[in-house]
Amino acid sequence: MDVKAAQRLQLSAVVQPERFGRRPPFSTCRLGVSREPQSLRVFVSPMMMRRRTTALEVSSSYDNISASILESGSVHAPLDEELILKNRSQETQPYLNGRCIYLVGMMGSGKTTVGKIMSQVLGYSFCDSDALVEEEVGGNSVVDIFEQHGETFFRNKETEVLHKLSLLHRLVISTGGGAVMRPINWKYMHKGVSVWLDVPVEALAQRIAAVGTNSRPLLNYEAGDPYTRAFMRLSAILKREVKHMPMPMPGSH
Ligand SMILES: Nc1ncnc2c1ncn2[C@@H]1O[C@H](COP(=O)(O)OP(=O)(O)O)[C@@H](O)[C@H]1O
Ligand SMILES: O=C(O)C1=C[C@@H](OP(=O)(O)O)[C@@H](O)[C@H](O)C1
Repeated sequence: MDVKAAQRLQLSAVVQPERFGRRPPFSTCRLGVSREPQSLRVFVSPMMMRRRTTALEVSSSYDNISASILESGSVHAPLDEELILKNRSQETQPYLNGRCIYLVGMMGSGKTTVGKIMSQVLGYSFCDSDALVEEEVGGNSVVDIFEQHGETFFRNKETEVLHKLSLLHRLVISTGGGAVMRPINWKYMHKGVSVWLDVPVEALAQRIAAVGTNSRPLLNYEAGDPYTRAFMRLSAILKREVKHMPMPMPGSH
């Protein structure tokens, strides 16, 4: 089913689970982007293949991306970083069997940026759950939804969207940063592969400060300079959200 259908959330085709084999326990991996080399551990489901853990060295730096590129919103990560991501995506493809990839992580962790690159490599469609929520609520922005209906309403709509997406396949889904806080959302995301973009809060604050906090109602309160404002709020939110992130499967590395 193509992304237009997904975006209309008209579920004309329910994916037959047997087409993709048993649904293994969900697998997740961490992708940290920071100044130090990060090891990216990719866990693939034991149900589909012999258990395989690949420790891959992923080193990258965001120092050498000029602020202007970041602000353009169409960041072209340095060739090495984008190439690494494309290669890792291709390595993951045989294990996916068409299942969706859910990118989870804090605001600014790169879910949209990474998601678009991954979807191209995998021949998947890209979906942004925030955009689908906005569509569900008549095109109102996330900021307007928070202002007019409140956070709980937004979270309920987000859960509805994730439920509908869980019936589709061949999608890379950029989730909203807060999606991890609801167990029911994990029930839906478990039907695919969740990928945690685990980025240091300092980097998150730098990125958010570069693009501004106008589109992120939960960051838009603190007084002070954009970096401090973003850092303070992100640090508070991180404490709340990190508790909901899954630990790697025991024995999987
Ligand atoms: N790996 C990266 N290195 C540096 N900047 C990045 C990286 N990934 C994303 N960004 C920048 O960070 C900001 C947030 O990225 P985005 O993909 O929108 O994050 P999310 O969807 O998780 O909120 C954007 O300005 C983007 O250009
Ligand atoms: O962390 C959160 O609670 C939120 C993150 C946002 O998505 P991004 O992570 O794409 O900014 C958006 O869903 C909303 O502002 C709430």
